[in-house]
Amino acid sequence: KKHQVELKFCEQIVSKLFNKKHATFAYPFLHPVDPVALNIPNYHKIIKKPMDFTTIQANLKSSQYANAKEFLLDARQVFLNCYKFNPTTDNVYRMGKQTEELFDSLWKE
Ligand SMILES: Cc1ccc(Nc2c(-c3ccc(O)cc3)nc3c(C)cccn23)cc1
Repeated sequence: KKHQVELKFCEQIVSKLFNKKHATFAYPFLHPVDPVALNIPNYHKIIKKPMDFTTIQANLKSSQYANAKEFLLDARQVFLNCYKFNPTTDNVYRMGKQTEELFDSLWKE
């Protein structure tokens, strides 16, 4: 029961990330990275565990996470992938930081 309540909170956080008002910086993390569309054929050589918030949302809806901790691991993976792949000078790196900040504020809310 306790896990159901905390996982409901997780679902609410993820749906807030999809809110239009955050779209300008959150969009690269809302859907699976498409290496063909982005012309980054080496992506899956560098990133061994691709993750995004559409996948996380689907995992939540299909009860793939036993608890919030497991959810948090996948959410952190989105940002780790971003910082591993994108150069610190790249816009998307900065967008990752902005999205992570938003995520942390929603998590601590
Ligand atoms: C040549 C090049 C360089 C950087 C990127 N990064 C990037 C990423 C990305 C997101 C998460 C992630 O773990 C890795 C990459 N998403 C984008 C988008 C949506 C538009 C433009 C660039 N984007 C794309 C192409």
